[in-house]
Amino acid sequence: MTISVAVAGASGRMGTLIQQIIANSENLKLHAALTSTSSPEEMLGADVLIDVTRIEASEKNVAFALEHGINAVVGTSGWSQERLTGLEQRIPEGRGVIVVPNFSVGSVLGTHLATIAGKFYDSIEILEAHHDKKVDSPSGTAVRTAEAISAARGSEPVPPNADQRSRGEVVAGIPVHALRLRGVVADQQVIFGGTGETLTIRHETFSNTAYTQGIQLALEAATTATGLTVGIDGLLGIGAAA
Ligand SMILES: NC(=O)C1=CN([C@@H]2O[C@H](COP(=O)(O)OP(=O)(O)OC[C@H]3O[C@@H](n4cnc5c(N)ncnc54)[C@H](OP(=O)(O)O)[C@@H]3O)[C@@H](O)[C@H]2O)C=CC1
Ligand SMILES: O=C(O)C1=N[C@H](C(=O)O)C[C@H](O)C1
Repeated sequence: MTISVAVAGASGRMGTLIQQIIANSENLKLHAALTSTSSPEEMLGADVLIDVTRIEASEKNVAFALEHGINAVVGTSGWSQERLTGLEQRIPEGRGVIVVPNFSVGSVLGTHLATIAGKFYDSIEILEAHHDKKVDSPSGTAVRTAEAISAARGSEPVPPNADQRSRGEVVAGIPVHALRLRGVVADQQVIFGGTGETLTIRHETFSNTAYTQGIQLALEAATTATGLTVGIDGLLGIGAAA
């Protein structure tokens, strides 16, 4: 079966990569390439929408797709837990959306390992670095990682004293520090402090091609997805942390 895909954010870094993946795939074909000046109607008739835009546009694109019977894959960052909860309630019966904070296999594994380690430490911080063209901070991956660590622990670590400056943005009790630098693609370190030791779980992305496998998996799964799925953990066979 050939899956026809509408790409929103087609003129961007991720949109360009996704069109290359579609062109190289035997079971994917491009239905429409949408940019900020496109009408959402261009996605009509697609089997799946994949959205890699900005959060405001992403919310509108996903709503339009669902209204018109199109399942969606979302790579855009900024889908907070509050937005995800709202989205889940709006997905019609029989339709599905897969929101993927990070398509890279190594990043998914890094976050999974961090949820295991988080139960053994009360002192946890995240340091993420991205290219200087990234418009959002902290990264969607860092937010998801902090939320997943606290959920797996069953409690949020005690955040730093609010009187201190330069301690990052606290997400689910975990300070997140963001760097935006030329020369970097994406890099995340989750640092755990214990008695006389630290543990660092680090994932480095050197090329956007790291997202290829996850994008393919998500597009193939989206045609039959129902309800809300967050992340590609299940598609990779990674279960909930023990
Ligand atoms: N999940 C993951 O693994 C990854 C997620 N991302 C996320 O994907 C998103 C895109 O990243 P990237 O490709 O680097 O960004 P770019 O800035 O390179 O591209 C953004 C794209 O979105 C479009 N766009 C911007 N504003 C709007 C709007 N208001 N309405 C419709 N379209 C709009 C742009 O169109 P135009 O050219 O017309 O302005 C462009 O096509 C970001 O949120 C980023 O964090 C990035 C990498 C990996
Ligand atoms: O904008 C990016 O580049 C990335 N965005 C995503 C995020 O915000 O986590 C995924 C990855 O880190 C690259």
